[in-house]
Amino acid sequence: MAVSGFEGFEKRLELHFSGDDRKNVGSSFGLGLRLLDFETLQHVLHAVQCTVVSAVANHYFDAYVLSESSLFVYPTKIIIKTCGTTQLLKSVPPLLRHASLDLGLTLVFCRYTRGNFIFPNAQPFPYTNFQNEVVYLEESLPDSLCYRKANVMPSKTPSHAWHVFSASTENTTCPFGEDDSDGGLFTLEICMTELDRDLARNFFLRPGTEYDGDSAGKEMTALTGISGINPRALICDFAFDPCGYSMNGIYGNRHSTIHVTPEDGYSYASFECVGSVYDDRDDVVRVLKKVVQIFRPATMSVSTTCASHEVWMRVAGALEPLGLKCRSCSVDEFPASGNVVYQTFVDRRSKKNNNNTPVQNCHKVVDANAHIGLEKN
Ligand SMILES: C[S@+](CC[C@H](N)C(=O)[O-])C[C@H]1O[C@@H](n2cnc3c(N)ncnc32)[C@H](O)[C@@H]1O
Repeated sequence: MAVSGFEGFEKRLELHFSGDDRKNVGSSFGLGLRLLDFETLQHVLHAVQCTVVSAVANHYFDAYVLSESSLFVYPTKIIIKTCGTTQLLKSVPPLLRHASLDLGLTLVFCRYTRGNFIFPNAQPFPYTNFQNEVVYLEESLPDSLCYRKANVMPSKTPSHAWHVFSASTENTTCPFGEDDSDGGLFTLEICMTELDRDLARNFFLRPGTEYDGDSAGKEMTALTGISGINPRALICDFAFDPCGYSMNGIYGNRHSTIHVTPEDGYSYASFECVGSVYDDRDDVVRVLKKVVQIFRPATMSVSTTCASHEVWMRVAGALEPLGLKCRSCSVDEFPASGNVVYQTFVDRRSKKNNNNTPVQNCHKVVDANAHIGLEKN
């Protein structure tokens, strides 16, 4: 742990694979990457410097709560999200090697995202500088991922910016496309800072109680209302000692995940979920409302990755009636990712945010100078 405090902001890596072996990945019974044994995953996580603390699975995928956030393993997709001073990108070479040698799978798409670290100086190389992270990633990826782009999406809140790197092969279709077989999926990645102090206390263990991460996690899930975000989801949760909380929710072929660093001075929570553009339009609104009620952050950033534009508009529509005003919104397109829309919201009631700064309405703000890497070939 950093001397200054725990770094809540996660690094997130998403890798998609394809393969000819129908036995492994093609059929509805195919397990693909889920066939990687637990020892292999532990070996990969060892390189990242984290461990598995809890796990759950359904017909579609496996979800692991880690000592530093989460890992999701789908038949052709892996998502790893890690916080603190972990070395997330060190997972890339062993994952590519095991996917290829053990399962005959090849990488077709890679996406790496993160927010702004609260303690950037505590990060090890290459996470001290996004440009270095991009170079490190580019060197780890096969040449077949020839469409590559990196951008730091700006916000009017200087402590929040969204770092995105995406790479794909020539023939990869957008996994977030409207015509994709999963039904127009989108991903919401939410980062919240300066949580309401009283609400953050819910993520501390009660003094004097015997500590058990699983049962304390369950208690926090119920007490805070997290269990009500999607009551149909199977939840795997864990409470840390003396504070901190992580959960993965699994529902059909969709995951959700929450991580909380409740310590005053650097409090942080993240929420991520997958939805479909064909869901009830109000689903996103209901989910966002619950997330805001659970944490009441002073600042909230929402990154929406989706082929179409309607979801991010619903985000603003959901948050503004809750007292969060949209300060900035930037839009960019990435290879095989579709549109990434990055919006930041601030709580009107927070003294810090109540400084009469003119509010910028959500519209397209693309900072051309922010591009630090461009498509090649
Ligand atoms: C792993 S959790 C959630 C991480 C997530 N990225 C976040 O900050 O929202 C981090 C919280 O658990 C606490 N914690 C306690 N013991 C920990 C441990 N062994 N490893 C990681 N975090 C621990 C940290 O101080 C912090 O409050």
